[in-house]
Amino acid sequence: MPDEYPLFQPQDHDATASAAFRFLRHVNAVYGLSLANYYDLYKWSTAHLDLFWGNVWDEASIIGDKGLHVVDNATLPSANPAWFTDARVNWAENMLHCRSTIKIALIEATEPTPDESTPRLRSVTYAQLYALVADVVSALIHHGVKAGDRVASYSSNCIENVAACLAASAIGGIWVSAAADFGSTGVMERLEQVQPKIIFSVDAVVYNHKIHQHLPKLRALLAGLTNKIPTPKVVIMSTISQPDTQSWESDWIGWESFVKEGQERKLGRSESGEIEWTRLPFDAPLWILFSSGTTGRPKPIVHRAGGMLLQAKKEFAICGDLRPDDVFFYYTTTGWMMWNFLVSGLSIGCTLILYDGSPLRDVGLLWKLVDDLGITIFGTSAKYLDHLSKNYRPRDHHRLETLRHIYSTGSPLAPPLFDYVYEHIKPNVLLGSITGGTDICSLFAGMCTALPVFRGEIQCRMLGMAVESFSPAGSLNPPDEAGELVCTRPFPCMPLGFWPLPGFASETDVRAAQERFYQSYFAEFEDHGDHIVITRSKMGNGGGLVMLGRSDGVLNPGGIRFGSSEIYEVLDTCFSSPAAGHAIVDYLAVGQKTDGGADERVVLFVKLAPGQELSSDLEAKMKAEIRTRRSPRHVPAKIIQVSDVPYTLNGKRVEVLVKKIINGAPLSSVNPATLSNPECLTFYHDIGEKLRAEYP
Ligand SMILES: CC(=O)CC(=O)O
Repeated sequence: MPDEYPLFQPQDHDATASAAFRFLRHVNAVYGLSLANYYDLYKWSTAHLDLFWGNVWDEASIIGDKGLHVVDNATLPSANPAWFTDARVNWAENMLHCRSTIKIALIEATEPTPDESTPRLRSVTYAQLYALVADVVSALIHHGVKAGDRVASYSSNCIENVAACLAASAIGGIWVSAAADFGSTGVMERLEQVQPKIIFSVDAVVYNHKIHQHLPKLRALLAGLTNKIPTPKVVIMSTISQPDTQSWESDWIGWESFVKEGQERKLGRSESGEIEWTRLPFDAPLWILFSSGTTGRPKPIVHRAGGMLLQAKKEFAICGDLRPDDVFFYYTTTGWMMWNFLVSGLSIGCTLILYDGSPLRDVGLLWKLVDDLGITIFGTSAKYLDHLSKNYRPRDHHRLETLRHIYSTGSPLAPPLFDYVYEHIKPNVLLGSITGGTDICSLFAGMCTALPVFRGEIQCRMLGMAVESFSPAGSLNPPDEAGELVCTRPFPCMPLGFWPLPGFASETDVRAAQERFYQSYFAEFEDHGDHIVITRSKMGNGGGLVMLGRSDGVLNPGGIRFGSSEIYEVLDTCFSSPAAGHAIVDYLAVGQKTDGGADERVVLFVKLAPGQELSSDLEAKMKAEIRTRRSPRHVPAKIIQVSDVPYTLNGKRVEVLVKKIINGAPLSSVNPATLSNPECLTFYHDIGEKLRAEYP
């Protein structure tokens, strides 16, 4: 269990001056209450959904028409109700409310090419971004894009991509993004489902200090879409070098010309040049994100504009206390929801850092950016921090004076990494381990400037998110007991459904999407698929949250259920640290069915440092540490050396898929386009046959 003493706590003054406490005082004043701490506010927020979300709208200064309705507070827990039914809002209008000619909105930093020694930087002020978006709005309209049309991107994390997203939303278009590092087959599986009218693509990217030409991938994508969907318009963005238009198809158009077309036509703007925002209902679709779908076609999850806006404002302005003078960085590609999360930071008026390239080829690069650009909020993944912890101590090389918060997500942040951050990055920083998912494109639990940080724990459940731990039988668990993450009350950014929505395709296709959606989220209780513990409430936090892994990856030998992270944590502490000689580089634990499926045994796969062999001595040491630090039940029945551990394109370890494969699922059930290293699965398939032969 996590330690009792906080690794970080806000000074008394900071806690009560925090945005969460300001909101609490507002609620007390308006409703004559005496809520005293975060937990009181949290309970109120999940009990009075209508009052809470209505006040978030007001306090976060949402631009738009709120109307009178918020939600029917008595709605059954399992429902996905309508919110703000008479509101009218435009997401992009709220992102571009700052019009400063001085304040920098975006700084793009690209990993150095072989000819460069430092990242290449470009920036735009809020006023310049507004002007660019206005031109792109006009160009989109000129090319026939209208509200409800899908606008796709196959791009790097560049300024143009943000502008295209904002412009699409300004006219009610629906943004669909795939990262440039995705293979064309995976992108085709996404885009054929949503049929975009236009695709923005880069022509090259830099990764690992090399320039990678992107047009061959774009061509393969377009060839794959031919005859499946109406041909989309293609706009090429050249961010690395001058465009080589000679090599383009004749109907492709360059970004510069596209913007110029918009500038000349001035469509979708008033006489004075203001963008004529298309304010739509709260539930109007904003973007479509895809589940990683390792075994089938990725699921196109549709998010509502109003919900995304309100949720981001709550997370940033109230819980995270982000301010306009923050310089906000998140290491993400454009294909991960953390890109959408980052871009929503414009609603606060922050400066956003868009980094594109490898985060680790030069381990100091991102930390140098913190000093050079004055980054205050540094977001990354647990996987990055894990790699970094084995190679680098940022505090020894960089001042990091501006840094206020570090966020981590993607997989559980193991307790030793909390120690690493506080010892080797910065002692007085708010380490916000955050969790949510693509299906809500936001957070269930995460950061709060009014609360302390406890080792191994996510600080709190976010306001308005009625997150509980449930037993497999469906009853509420007491604190400190592991169970399923269930959100028992609705919230305004629950997904609208899977694409196609009603009105966008035949009734049969819409019904099929609705059925797939229902089966994915509502058939049982609203179980999010995460195995968690909510700890006892400490210092008014209402309990921190510990992520134990995916629920379908939960290990269950002899009826004792535990998350794979309990084994990983021992490996991290004892075998992956510099002191342990970095013996273990990566790992993956799954359950193999035994006794005809009645029981299971734990199989642990380990990737060792180059040139190392799994000796019986190392195996015995691992088992001994796991037994001592956990329990005899946790000790793997088998430890097997592997050359690679499979990951999704967004860097998530795919335990569930490996579990299925070693239990007999055929390799043909895997969708290789969703993985970054599908080739390694053959090994798991072959070893699975041997394991099953031992235990038929
Ligand atoms: C916030 C998140 O939960 C992000 C992710 O892990 O995909």
